[in-house]
Amino acid sequence: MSGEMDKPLISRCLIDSDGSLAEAPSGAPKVGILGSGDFARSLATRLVGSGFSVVVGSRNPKRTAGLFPASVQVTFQEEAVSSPEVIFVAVFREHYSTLCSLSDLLAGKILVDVSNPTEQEHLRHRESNAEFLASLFPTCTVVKAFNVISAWTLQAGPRDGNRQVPICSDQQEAKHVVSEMVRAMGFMPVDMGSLTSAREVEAMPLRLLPGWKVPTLLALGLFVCFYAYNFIRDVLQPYVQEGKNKFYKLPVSVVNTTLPCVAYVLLSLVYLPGVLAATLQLQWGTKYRRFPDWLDHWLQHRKQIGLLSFFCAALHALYSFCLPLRRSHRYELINMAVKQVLANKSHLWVEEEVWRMEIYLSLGVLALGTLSLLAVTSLPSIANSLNWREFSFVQK
Ligand SMILES: NC(=O)C1=CN([C@@H]2O[C@H](COP(=O)(O)OP(=O)(O)OC[C@H]3O[C@@H](n4cnc5c(N)ncnc54)[C@H](OP(=O)(O)O)[C@@H]3O)[C@@H](O)[C@H]2O)C=CC1
Ligand SMILES: [Fe+3]
Repeated sequence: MSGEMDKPLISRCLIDSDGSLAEAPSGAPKVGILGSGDFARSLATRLVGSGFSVVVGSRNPKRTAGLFPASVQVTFQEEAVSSPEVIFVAVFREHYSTLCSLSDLLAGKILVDVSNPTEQEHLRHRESNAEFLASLFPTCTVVKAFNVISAWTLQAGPRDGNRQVPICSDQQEAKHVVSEMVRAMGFMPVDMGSLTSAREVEAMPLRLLPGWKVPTLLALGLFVCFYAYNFIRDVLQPYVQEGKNKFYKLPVSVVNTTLPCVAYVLLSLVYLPGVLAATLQLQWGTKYRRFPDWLDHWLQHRKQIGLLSFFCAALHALYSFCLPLRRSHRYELINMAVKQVLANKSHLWVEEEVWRMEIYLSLGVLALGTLSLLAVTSLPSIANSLNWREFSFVQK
């Protein structure tokens, strides 16, 4: 596993002494790319770095040739597609039809569709981009791949979270060829089945922060409810009953009372589904039965709910640290001091305040210590994942 992660973006033997990409070895498999945009450039660079010979087909090769590594051949579309067996189509869907003049030259070849629709396009077209491409080129085999990988990731190289490349096609052999290329480039192919899955694969990059929507709405809902309750209890009730104006409490005090309530409820919602699941299993007498959908979803969202709970608790700690900075707090202290002087007491000591600050400080120091310890112990693995050879001494 680590071998693949360690794979440098550009292998040493392909770099010239001046740092540019050298000519690919003569026996290197040839790959074609249609289009000369951002994605085509990153893809070409990575393919050359992985030992492939690359030919790019452009409508205007003279204008675009300078943007590619010297070892990449940039030529007209007709010439570029004539010899390679695998051709990447790095062109937007609306321009697919302009490639139809190449259909005779492309017959029998593998076309890799890397395109991503926008949200509107995805909703507008019932048919995926890859299926549309396949309908335009019935004599070719279309493989959907690489759409989840950004041009930037292609250049920077794969990292843990974004190494997977979902692949789908109706032809097993073509899928195998592209999967091998994906591996050679340091990524990990994931078989998504036939080309009908392309719509699902194309929807993947559209999902922003999957799994966070419901937990975030839940946390917001809880916050609003608890805030309303605390507002009525701490501000509205004293105003109505005693005529006291405590509206200054709204931005800090009421928020700070609300945050731990939300954190506690969210934390309990992390553990509750586990208890419910266990109860169901005991009741059924088996663990080989699917949970109801609502419980399944709840179980899957525990991590996000837990992190939001931690976020609220951390905010509460921060707000609590800031409480003594408020002007209202200073007035309270002065009032208290004056009362003490008037009552002829010489010693000003607010037990609760003293304890509160002592505990917060001690918790703060503990948290800081734990964080530094975590940072020191995880430094080798961070250095490893970033491929910083200079940090290797830390591992000894
Ligand atoms: N950029 C990214 O990070 C990612 C992009 N993709 C996909 O890759 C594809 C290309 O994206 P990207 O490189 O960013 O886009 P660009 O706009 O940078 O490039 C598109 C290229 O299409 C070519 N092209 C061919 N025919 C036409 C035509 N009729 N009109 C206009 N252009 C044409 C052009 O090359 P020429 O002028 O040389 O013919 C142009 O450079 C898209 O389908 C996109 O969804 C997928 C994942 C990530
Ligand atoms: Fe507290």
